[in-house]
Amino acid sequence: PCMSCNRDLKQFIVDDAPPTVRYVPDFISEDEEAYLLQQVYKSPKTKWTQLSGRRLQNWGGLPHPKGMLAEKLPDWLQAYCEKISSLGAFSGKTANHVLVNEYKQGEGIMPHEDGPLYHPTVTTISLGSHTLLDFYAPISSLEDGEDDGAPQTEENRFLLSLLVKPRSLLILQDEMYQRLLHGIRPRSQDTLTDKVVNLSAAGALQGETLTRGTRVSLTIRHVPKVIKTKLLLGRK
Ligand SMILES: O=C(O)CCC(=O)C(=O)O
Ligand SMILES: [Fe+2]
Repeated sequence: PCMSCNRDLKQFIVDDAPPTVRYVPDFISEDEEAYLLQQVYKSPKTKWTQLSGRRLQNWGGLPHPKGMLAEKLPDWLQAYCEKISSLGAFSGKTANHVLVNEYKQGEGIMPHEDGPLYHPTVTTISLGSHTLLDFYAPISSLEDGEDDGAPQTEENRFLLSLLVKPRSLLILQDEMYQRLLHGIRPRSQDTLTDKVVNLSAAGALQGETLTRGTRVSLTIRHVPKVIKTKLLLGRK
């Protein structure tokens, strides 16, 4: 059963984070999780791109400043794009792009911004394992005079973490999407500190240590600027 359907997304707002984080626990069932993992792993080997510290499947086309040459999503991803979009996450538009990331235990992703090619909302379904998603202030976000001359290390730009459990849906918008950077530290275990701002929503306790397994995430977004194949090729 879908916990969030027919419910207002407002109740899922994480109050202790900058605007705007929504965390929906058990957005999908264990059966749906197993089904999605099965679909991810039965995709052709050639769909995977190996990166340092993770591997990746790109679905829907490659976002580009001039527009994305849209590719039809497979039905199993289209269904979840529609389900999430129907909650209003993309202001009435339907998500058309999905990144599948696979992190083995101990792997992660460097702090980064997702950039301007997407509608400023990122939604993530997590499968298989929890992780901690870490957020960082942008480099030199200090106001004039606030800079004490100390070098801006990753450590002192770190602001907070979100605990994302398997089967959860995370929706990031506004400052959390537009201004802050996000990343995942390459760790095998996470000890939950007071910097994890959604502990109660995620059903966890401060001081707990969680061991990571292999996590597969579906990063579901809307790319507004799309090129239609036939126009690009100049066909009639
Ligand atoms: O795995 C995640 O939840 C984050 C993935 C991510 O940040 C990205 O692909 O841009
Ligand atoms: Fe990202």
